[in-house]
Amino acid sequence: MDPVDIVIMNNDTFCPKDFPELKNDTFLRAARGEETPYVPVWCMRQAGRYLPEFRESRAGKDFFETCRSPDACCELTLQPLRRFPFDAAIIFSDILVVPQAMGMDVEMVAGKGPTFPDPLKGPEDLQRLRPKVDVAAELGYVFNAITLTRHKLEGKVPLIGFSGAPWTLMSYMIEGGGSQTHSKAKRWLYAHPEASHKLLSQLTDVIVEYLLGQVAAGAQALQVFESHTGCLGPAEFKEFSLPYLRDIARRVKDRLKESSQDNVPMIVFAKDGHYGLEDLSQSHYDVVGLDWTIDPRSARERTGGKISLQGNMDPCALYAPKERIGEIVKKMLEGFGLRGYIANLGHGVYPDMDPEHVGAFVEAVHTHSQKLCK
Ligand SMILES: Cc1c2[nH]c(c1CCC(=O)O)Cc1[nH]c(c(CCC(=O)O)c1C)Cc1[nH]c(c(CCC(=O)O)c1C)Cc1[nH]c(c(C)c1CCC(=O)O)C2
Repeated sequence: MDPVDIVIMNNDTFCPKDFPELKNDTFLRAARGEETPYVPVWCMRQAGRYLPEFRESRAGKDFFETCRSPDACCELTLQPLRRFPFDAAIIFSDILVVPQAMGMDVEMVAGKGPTFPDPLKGPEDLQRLRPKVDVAAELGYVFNAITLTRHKLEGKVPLIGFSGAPWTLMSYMIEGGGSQTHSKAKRWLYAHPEASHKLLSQLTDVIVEYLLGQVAAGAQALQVFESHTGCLGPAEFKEFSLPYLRDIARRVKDRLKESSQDNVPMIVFAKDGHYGLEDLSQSHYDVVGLDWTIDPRSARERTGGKISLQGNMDPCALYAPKERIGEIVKKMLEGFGLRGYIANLGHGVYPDMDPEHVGAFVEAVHTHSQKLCK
């Protein structure tokens, strides 16, 4: 038996079987390019500090401690769904749990964001990483959170699992936190290309196991976040990001097939990677997530109408009056068309946004698309 199963089977709440029947499959249908009665919608960072109940639950608690508590992750995942009729839930966690599983320390510093006290400085530091990661042992807490949340969702909407992509995680591991230029991490690409590929491959191996573990635990779709695409040029993207993104999707899909598990839709979100849109649309993902710098019509043209698209309202449009949000949404729906489309923001909700405006966004997507679908 797989170690994941053993961890999970010891506790009924964490048994990834007998999940409640799914009542709203609009998001999954759109991801597969099937017809839907309306356009499904969810928001990146829908569980976040813009919600007073989120701030209350998180108050005084360490961020990664919270990530390690399945009960807390489940509660935070469900909070936005109690307020708004989102068509999908995304498990509360963070992309930086993967570097932690590989042996690195990461802290969430208030006012500063994620911080690695001892980032990778040069290729010799790769020795500090665990050569073989026992994903079930290191990240079983995420799998437990997913299983628990799948039960507690009561089949209301599908649950999305996620991971950071190799380049984005590599850049955090080297920069040690957020960065304007990413020059420490980019230095590796130009000065240490071999070591860069070694690290990217190591990350890819862990990410594949991690995503498969999430599906085994109950995730019904997967999103891969390549949040730091924007600091790469097209050539570096083709060498250091795209091959690993493709490898992840191909390996996850092959392994699900081999083990006769259900295929799950996979979404790739390469923020600011407009130059790579054609390539991304042919990289084994079912859905390409878009930031707001891409025009919906041109995104459809450039992806040949073959895959589903997700996005891409500027999160800052949520600062507009509600009626204006409705107009922006209507334009966005007309631009993308209604088939093979999942409405979302072009990046996460910011902490100072008004929950009522998030509600207005969700309602506008549902109302306008319902009218247009008739
Ligand atoms: C780059 C990245 C990270 N984390 C993530 C990304 C990729 C997406 C993106 O491009 O934003 C992914 C992520 N982080 C979080 C989720 C949960 C699910 C959801 O979207 O609702 C997801 C999908 C929770 C979180 N992760 C974090 C928060 C806010 C901090 C808190 O809850 O205390 C949440 C809700 C912390 C975090 N974690 C990270 C950052 C940059 C921050 C913000 C730091 C800050 O603003 O102070 C790393």
